[in-house]
Amino acid sequence: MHVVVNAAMSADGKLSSRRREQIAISGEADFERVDRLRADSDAVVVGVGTVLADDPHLTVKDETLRGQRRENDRPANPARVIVDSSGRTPPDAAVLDDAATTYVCLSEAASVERRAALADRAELVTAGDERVDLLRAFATLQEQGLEQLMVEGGGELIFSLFEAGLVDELRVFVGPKIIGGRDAPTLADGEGFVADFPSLDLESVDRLDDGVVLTWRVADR
Ligand SMILES: NC(=O)C1=CN([C@@H]2O[C@H](COP(=O)(O)OP(=O)(O)OC[C@H]3O[C@@H](n4cnc5c(N)ncnc54)[C@H](O)[C@@H]3O)[C@@H](O)[C@H]2O)C=CC1
Ligand SMILES: Nc1nc(O)c(N)c(N[C@@H]2O[C@H](COP(=O)(O)O)[C@@H](O)[C@H]2O)n1
Repeated sequence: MHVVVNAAMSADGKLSSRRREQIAISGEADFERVDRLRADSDAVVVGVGTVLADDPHLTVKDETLRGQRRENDRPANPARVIVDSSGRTPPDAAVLDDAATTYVCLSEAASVERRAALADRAELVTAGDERVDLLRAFATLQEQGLEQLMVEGGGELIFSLFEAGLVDELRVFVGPKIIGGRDAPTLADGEGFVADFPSLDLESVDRLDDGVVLTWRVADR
């Protein structure tokens, strides 16, 4: 399995404002880059915080890219994966429509009622007691044939994936905005590291729109 984390952050490292509203940090060229990355992936992964904040669709927007996937005997869109301990994903969320297969990764803490509300719209994967055990959940996704994973956020999930040692590559668009705010989500939130900080090897720096795309490989820990 290969896991790429991709996100757009402001020049001061924020993914969105303190109101957790989605902000256009990147421009058209970056959305096209993200669309190509989605098209190259078997699945696009987000945390439930992102679903609740943005109601994203997580599909490939360019018809030509969807057509190329079909020509290669792949579904038009990659699968979608939501990491959602207690099953808070709203049943009418855009990510649960029939444009692609959606997996919801739950923990044992998800109630029977929440599972029933999601079961006819998504494949349910259970791993972990209170929170989703990401190592186990990703192993199950791999058993389903999902090898190339693209993680789009948010900051809580991205931190946990680094903590679990599951990230192979980090691609960040750094955009020309200051968002500020101590409570605004950053690229990696969660508890934060105090030692054994994951190290990154810089692979490329590319100017795009009025920002820059940084591509890093995660060094072995
Ligand atoms: N600029 C960008 O590229 C992006 C920005 N965003 C922004 O990020 C914000 C949402 O991010 P967050 O609130 O951090 O939520 P998140 O999307 O990272 O989801 C976190 C939630 O996932 C669940 N979860 C279950 N097991 C977990 C585990 N082992 N580790 C971590 N989480 C686990 C928990 O319910 C947790 O609250 C929104 O404001 C959204 O707009 C989100 C994606 C991309
Ligand atoms: N690449 C990028 N640039 C930004 O400026 C953004 N705010 C985001 N956000 C991500 O895009 C998702 C929306 O996906 P759909 O268009 O609904 O398919 C959103 O949830 C964030 O993951 N990305």
